[in-house]
Amino acid sequence: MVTSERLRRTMMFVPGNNPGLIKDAGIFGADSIMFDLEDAVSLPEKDAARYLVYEALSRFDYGDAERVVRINGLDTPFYQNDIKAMVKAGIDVIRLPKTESAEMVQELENLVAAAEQEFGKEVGSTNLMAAIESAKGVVNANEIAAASNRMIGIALSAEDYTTDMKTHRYPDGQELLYARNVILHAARAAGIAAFDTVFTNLDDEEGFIRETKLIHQLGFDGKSVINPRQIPLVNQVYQPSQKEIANAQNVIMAIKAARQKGSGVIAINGQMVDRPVALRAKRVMALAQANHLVDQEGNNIEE
Ligand SMILES: CC(C)(COP(=O)(O)OP(=O)(O)OC[C@H]1O[C@@H](n2cnc3c(N)ncnc32)[C@H](O)[C@@H]1OP(=O)(O)O)[C@@H](O)C(=O)NCCC(=O)NCCSC(=O)C[C@@](O)(CC(=O)O)C(=O)O
Ligand SMILES: [Mg+2]
Repeated sequence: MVTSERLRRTMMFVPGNNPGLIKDAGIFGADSIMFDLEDAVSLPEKDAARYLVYEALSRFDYGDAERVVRINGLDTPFYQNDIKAMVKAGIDVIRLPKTESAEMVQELENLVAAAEQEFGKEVGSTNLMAAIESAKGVVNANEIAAASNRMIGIALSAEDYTTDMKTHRYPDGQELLYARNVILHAARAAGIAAFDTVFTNLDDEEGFIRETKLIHQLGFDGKSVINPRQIPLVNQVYQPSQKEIANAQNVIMAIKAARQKGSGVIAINGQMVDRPVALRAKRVMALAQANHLVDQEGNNIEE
């Protein structure tokens, strides 16, 4: 096995009130499927959507995809029922929208733990993540990221964030540069993942690829997407080149050889390989494996 780290290049929003989209959501190859009970669902449909997602989680097999649900915010009358139903259904990750403080994450954690106990689930088995959608959330990103050891990541939500900042989204993304960097640093400092926001113009493929290249360069683990068409585009940007794969294979082979000799110091062509180089090599191999370029052992797969 190349790595045990879960890749989260794409987290696809699936409106929780749409049975057709929910049923087939597993066939498009998203790393994570995010059932939405929040803003994609109108107020009168909240209870029906919760029931629909609960039933889907209990009936359908989404394969290797991680199953995430975006619950309603802590300022709504819906979140407590959302948490109970989703924990009961055995969801993998609960995403809290509009997160502004560590206390909000802790309130979520307490409710999740109570639901796990109530429904006979192992306490601690449900992971959490937080979406940051306001200036206050960005200012408190460090404490949010570190608020619970159930946290797997934090995400930028640019539609709400730009509204809060009294601006809107521009093609060059300058208005998001500060928030993206703050969120990335908070996530990395806490040892969790960082996810970029949605790109809402489905017909602007060029703009989507440009934005994905930018967030890949910055260091994001992946991106929230709203449509299956966006999944292969993200995977393509995150796909390592043949040269990167060959370098990573050399590093991993050198590590193996050094271990067999009982040596802790590794060099390739006279160049020392240190821990960051080894970690980067492992990530390159994980991405190559996800793109079906290498097998589980890290060997090239012939076309
Ligand atoms: C936009 C559109 C209506 C277009 O539909 P269309 O049907 O025209 O698209 P087509 O390309 O023709 O679909 C081809 C085939 O894929 C199927 N298919 C399409 N979409 C699918 C999908 N999502 N899941 C599974 N299946 C899908 C479809 O059924 C068809 O299947 P088939 O007929 O069998 O061929 C549709 O995509 C859609 O509803 N998207 C989700 C929108 C949503 O959730 N918004 C809320 C989250 S953002 C937010 O809240 C802001 C935020 O909070 C975000 C942050 O936090 O970052 C912030 O503040 O920024
Ligand atoms: Mg939002």
